[in-house]
Parts: sequence; C-alpha cells; structure tokens
Amino acid sequence: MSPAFEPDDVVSPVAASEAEIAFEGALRPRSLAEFVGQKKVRGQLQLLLDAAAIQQRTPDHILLAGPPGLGKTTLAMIVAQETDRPLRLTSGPAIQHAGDLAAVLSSLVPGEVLFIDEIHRMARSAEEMLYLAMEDFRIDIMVGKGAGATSIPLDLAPFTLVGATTRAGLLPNPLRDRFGFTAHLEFYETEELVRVIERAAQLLGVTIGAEALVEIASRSRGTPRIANRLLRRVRDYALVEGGDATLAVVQAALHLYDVDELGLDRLDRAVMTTILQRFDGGPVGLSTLAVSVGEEAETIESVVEPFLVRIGLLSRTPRGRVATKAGWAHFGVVRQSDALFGDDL
Ligand SMILES: Nc1ncnc2c1ncn2[C@@H]1O[C@H](COP(=O)(O)OP(=O)(O)OP(=O)(O)O)[C@@H](O)[C@H]1O
Repeated sequence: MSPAFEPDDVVSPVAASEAEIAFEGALRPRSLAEFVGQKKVRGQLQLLLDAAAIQQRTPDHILLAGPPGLGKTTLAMIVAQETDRPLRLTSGPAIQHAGDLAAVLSSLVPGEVLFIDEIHRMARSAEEMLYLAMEDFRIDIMVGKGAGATSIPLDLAPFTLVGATTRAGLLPNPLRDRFGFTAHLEFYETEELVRVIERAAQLLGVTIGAEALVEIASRSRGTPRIANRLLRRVRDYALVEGGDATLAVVQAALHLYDVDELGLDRLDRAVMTTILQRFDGGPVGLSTLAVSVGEEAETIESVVEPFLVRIGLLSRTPRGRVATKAGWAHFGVVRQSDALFGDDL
C-alpha cells in the first residue's frame, strides 16, 4: 500500500527531511520566554523548574502530549537549557529491547535530561525497566536465562525524563502515573502563529507584511512546524519573483503548493472526500477509512483527525467517523440520501 501522505508534504505536521530538521533547529526558541503560546503549560513548567532549582534537585519527569509539530521537542530542549543540564535525545522506536534502554540509562550523567520522543512506541520490556528507573533511579539487569537467571541491580544517576507522545491514551497507566507532570499541548491560535512566523521571518531576514502574516498563520493548521514551513515556501516564491512577501505572494505561493484557505492538504481532503462520497458522510470505522485512503490508521488518528475535528469538519462517534454539516458544506458535496429524496442539507 503506497502512502498517500509523504513527510515532506508542505502541510504535513510530521517530522521532516534532514534539510528541514536543520532549518527547524535554527528557528527553535531557546527559552520558555521565547516560546510562543501554550501559556498555561509554560507557567506550569516554569513553576516545576523553579521549585526543583530551589530544592536543588532534578526536576520531576515530564510527559508532553499532543499532535506532531506543536513544540514537544522544543520544550524538552528548553527544559535542559533553562536548568543548564545536558540533554540526551532518543525515541521509542529506537528502543526495541530492554538492553537498548539500559545502555542509555546507565550512561546518563547526574541531572541529565533524557528526551524520549514517541515514547508510546517503546518495547514493552523496556517500559517495565523504565518504571523502576523513573521511581528509584535504579534498574535490574537480567543475566542468564531460565532457572539460572539472576538480576543485578544497577544504580543510575538521577535524571529527568521528558517523554513525548502523540498518543497519550496508548501509554500504560503505570508509566503515565510516574510522570510528575503531564502537559497537553493544544493547537495554536492564529494570533500565536502570527508571532511564531514573525519571529521566524526576522531570523530568516524575510520582509513580510501584517496581512501576509495572518494569511500564512490561518493556513497553518494551528501548528508552528507548518507555519515555519509555509513561510519557507513563501520566502522562496518571493525570492524568485524578486519582491517582498506580500499578501498576493503568499496567496500565489500557497495556491502553487495546493494549500487551501483552511490549510487542508491532500490527505485531509482524501479523508474527507472518502467519508463524504464513498460512505455518504459516515459513520465509518477507522480501519475501513484507513484502507480506503491507503494510509496507516495511526497517521489518520493522530495526525489528520485531530485537526479536522478541531475545525469542525469531522466528528468521532462511538459508531465511527462522521462528516459534520460544515464538512459537507466545505467540500460542496451533496449527501446521496438527500439527493435521492430531494431533501435540503
Ligand atoms: N511555541 C513555539 N514557538 C515558536 N516556535 C515553535 C513553537 N513550537 C514549535 N515551534 C517550532 O516548530 C518546529 C517544530 O517543533 P517541534 O520539533 O518541537 O515539534 P514536536 O511537537 O516535537 O513535533 P514531533 O512530535 O513531530 O517531534 C520547530 O522548528 C520549532 O522551532
């Protein structure tokens, strides 16, 4: 099954190519003060870090939950920077065995911040090891097999775990409970994205007007990663055209990249038109929908749906996914049952 959705799609909120990772690195805010939006989470994190500093201990473990591209990695980096501690980055898929995690944990220096991205994708055996490590800064290493197996306890340096997940619901309770603080990152408001783009434009040396900023922000799916990426495309367009990033340039550039006024991309449109045309507006189950659009169910659930639900085009019901009235209206499709019986929407 070939995916309908590539990580480099212009409005894909998922992690991008090497070139984009370098581009993102240059734009990352370095402190909580520079981090735009998520006011509540910023306040809560600041308090947690200040309290730890006063007590001269490692800050509590932190879980960051939310859709991709909202700033989880950036916040983990900020936690390390603000507390002046080294940072180790790894991810759930890289931890396939308990031994992979033991190697990371046993090499941490005192106070280090360990960031595990996509923590819900870590191996089960490693999860169990992590419980003890988080609670007691200790792990048990099993040596040998069967009746002769023994466990050797190993003390760890105290560390702060920052876990990131797009699927908080998939984390087992014992793991979730061991985080001292869970932050739920929300999609950003347009005004917040305007500030993200304004800051990025300054760093990139792009001259951009107020209307153009709002236009990019309102097509960025509430996601800073997408806002920065659209700005990059607009900058390229302005460069080639030999002018500033005006509203007309933004509109032309985003039209070229097929980003509509709501910021919907190919996969969003594929999901919506499948529900509308193939399933007459739903309800349709997630796995059926995934097969119909040729995409992983997880991508649909964690990347596509949260935004479609947020902007009111789709609703999730116990019987399946259903297009809302606004969904029908946005795509200008007429419900087959209404067409048959001549009802108005
Ligand atoms: N609040 C913010 N203010 C300014 N820029 C931000 C903010 N949040 C994210 N960004 C920018 O958006 C980009 C993506 O952020 P980041 O990598 O932290 O997202 P993420 O949630 O970790 O995504 P993923 O789950 O895919 O790893 C970065 O370039 C970062 O600079």
